[in-house]
Amino acid sequence: MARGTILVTGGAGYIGSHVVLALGERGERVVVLDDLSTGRADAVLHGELVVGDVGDGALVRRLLRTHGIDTVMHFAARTVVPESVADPLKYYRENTCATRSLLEACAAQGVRHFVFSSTAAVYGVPEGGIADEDTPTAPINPYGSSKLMSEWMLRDLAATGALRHVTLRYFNVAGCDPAGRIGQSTPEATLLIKVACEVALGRRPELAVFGTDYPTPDGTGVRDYIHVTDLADAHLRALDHLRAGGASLTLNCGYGRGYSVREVIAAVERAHGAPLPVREAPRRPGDPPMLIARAERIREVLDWRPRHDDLDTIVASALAWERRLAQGAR
Ligand SMILES: NC(=O)c1ccc[n+]([C@@H]2O[C@H](COP(=O)([O-])OP(=O)(O)OC[C@H]3O[C@@H](n4cnc5c(N)ncnc54)[C@H](O)[C@@H]3O)[C@@H](O)[C@H]2O)c1
Ligand SMILES: O=c1ccn([C@@H]2O[C@H](COP(=O)(O)OP(=O)(O)O[C@H]3O[C@H](CO)[C@@H](O)[C@H](O)[C@H]3O)[C@@H](O)[C@H]2O)c(=O)[nH]1
Repeated sequence: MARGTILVTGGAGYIGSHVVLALGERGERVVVLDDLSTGRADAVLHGELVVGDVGDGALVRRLLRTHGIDTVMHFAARTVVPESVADPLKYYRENTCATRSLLEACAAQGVRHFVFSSTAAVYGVPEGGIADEDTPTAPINPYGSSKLMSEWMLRDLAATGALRHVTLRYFNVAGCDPAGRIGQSTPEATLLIKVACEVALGRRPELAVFGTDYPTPDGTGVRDYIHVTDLADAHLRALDHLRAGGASLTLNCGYGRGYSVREVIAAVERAHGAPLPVREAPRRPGDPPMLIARAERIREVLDWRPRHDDLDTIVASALAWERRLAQGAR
């Protein structure tokens, strides 16, 4: 069967740009729709970039029609948990309402396949800090709620037979293209590994450890960090699954192992070769203590085989990219 063109929303952002690169390496036809609010045009190394809002229904319908798009990969979103606590309606507008508008356009134009960037934040505080795909969803911050509502809309639309979807619930994504072509360039980043690398290179004065009294082995927050290149591969496999006529799926994307904030700091110090200036700070609003994937299902169903499952590898690639940024790369 002929491969249709893929619309990648948010393809100029951190994760989206890595997936666009992987699609390009496979010779897929790609159109990126991104408003460049946190993404960068020069991170799009393949396909055509259209600058615009994913919530603009008329624009999306026109793109779907004129490019003959049969698959949408939807990354565009606001992604910062504490910001969602401070400004929840922004998250319901930019994540939930924009996704509703996108889905409406997809249904109207006959898009058949949809790959959705969801999040471990839909689980809230799962028992024991570990979640499989059947763990009840109970988000504890508006970011997680905004994404869960999007999941529900997608599920319900798929139930009408309009399209099939793979919903990928990412745990904590980190690291950069091992070949150093693109990386994480988010301005005013808040993600731990990115911030720690900026501190290592002197771009920030210190690293705040948000919470040292959690019920975790060393008192700091524990997360399951997954390399962005392995995550990009999961997207290609999701696409192949849908093209082969596979059923709609919801899958965790993680390695099934947790690292504390202190363990991440130690890994950055190993890669950097010097201690980081660290300050203990209060808990950050909206943060769960521990979030680790049970991630067997994606291996079984998509035959996903991660190749970068190692915290030191992840951190080394993030630090290498940060050095390039410091030298003026994108
Ligand atoms: N980074 C993580 O650890 C993580 C974990 C779980 C889920 N996710 C999800 O993955 C997706 C990508 O996240 P990221 O880390 O690459 O973030 P990012 O901010 O780097 O990428 C988001 C991209 O979407 C664009 N965008 C935002 N709003 C838009 C709009 N209304 N119209 C068009 N473009 C818009 C931005 O300019 C940016 O390029 C998001 O949906 C996020 O919720 C990320
Ligand atoms: O400067 C910092 C930044 C983070 N942390 C801690 O590090 C851990 C990880 O935080 P962060 O890297 O900000 O990621 P999360 O808040 O876990 O959220 C990310 O991971 C979620 C999936 O688990 C995604 O959905 C979100 O988009 C993404 O922001 C948490 O315990 C934070 O409190 C610090 O101590 N200091």
